Amino acid sequence: MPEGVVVRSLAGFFDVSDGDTVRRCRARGVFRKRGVTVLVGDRVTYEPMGAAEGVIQSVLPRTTELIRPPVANVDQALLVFSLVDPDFLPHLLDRMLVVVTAAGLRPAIVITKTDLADAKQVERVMRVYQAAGYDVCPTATKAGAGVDAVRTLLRGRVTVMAGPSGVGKSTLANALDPGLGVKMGEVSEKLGRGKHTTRHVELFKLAEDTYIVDAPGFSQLEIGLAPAEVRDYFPEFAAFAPACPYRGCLHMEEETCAVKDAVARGQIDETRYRSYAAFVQELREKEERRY
Ligand SMILES: Nc1nc2c(ncn2[C@@H]2O[C@H](COP(=O)(O)OP(=O)(O)OP(=O)(O)O)[C@@H](O)[C@H]2O)c(=O)[nH]1
Ligand SMILES: [Zn+2]
Repeated sequence: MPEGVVVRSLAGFFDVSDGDTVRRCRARGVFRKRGVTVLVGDRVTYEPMGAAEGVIQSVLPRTTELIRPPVANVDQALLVFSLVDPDFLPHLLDRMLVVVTAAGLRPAIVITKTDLADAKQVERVMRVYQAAGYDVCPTATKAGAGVDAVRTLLRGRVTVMAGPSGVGKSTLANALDPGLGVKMGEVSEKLGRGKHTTRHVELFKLAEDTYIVDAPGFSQLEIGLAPAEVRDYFPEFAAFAPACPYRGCLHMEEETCAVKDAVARGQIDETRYRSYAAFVQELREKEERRY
């Protein structure tokens, strides 16, 4: 039976792409009874019907599953941030890094509008995040700089693109594929006006096995972790944590702590550490409210 990828869902129908053609499919009637859901991004088998239609027969196991936007099998999150116009929001970036990594996605950072920023600031931000182990791609999309590097990051992957309003996501999407930003914008506009009760999500094909999905509203994300788990999502702590005298040191109230020492010496970025401490605090408060 042929296999394809669900690229769009609309009112009970699913558009399934097999690479060359897209078929409008229904799900088998029995799915509802068995509680099987079909998400955009799902790999499915389908029974073709005529030239342009079909019936989805089975949903293949998912590698990842996002709830907002509801999309399956996303490999990577492209977190798009500018440093000026709008100003850099490090805590939001740090939050998104934790959330997408916890969801099983590979994070990559795009810094936009480097033509507007001070070169030293660009360098500093890049250094901080590269030291933490992340891919960072600086771009000045309007001048065409960095677009090929982003294209390379995307190749062969399904990528969700997210970032604050106005950072240049549509401009970047248009630079990757003329008109793509416009198409993605139409999706978010419909969402913004609340016309669709079910969230409209769509995979846009950039190249063979390469898809991009827009994630409006992706930024207000809750961290679904226990306080102690957040530690593991700050990779730059790992080099220092073994020297903490307390086993299981949270690098918070502990009096002697190798991670806090590294922050004081400037070996770990202070803003990153402050994000970490704020997340732990937030999760502790959430736990307290629960009891
Ligand atoms: N100087 C400069 N301006 C840019 C660059 N990229 C985008 N812009 C401008 O930034 C503004 C916002 O760009 P968009 O691409 O609409 O931003 P967006 O992230 O899609 O915004 P939302 O749709 O609100 O999420 C526009 O005026 C763009 O022309 C860049 O590389 N350099
Ligand atoms: Zn410690």
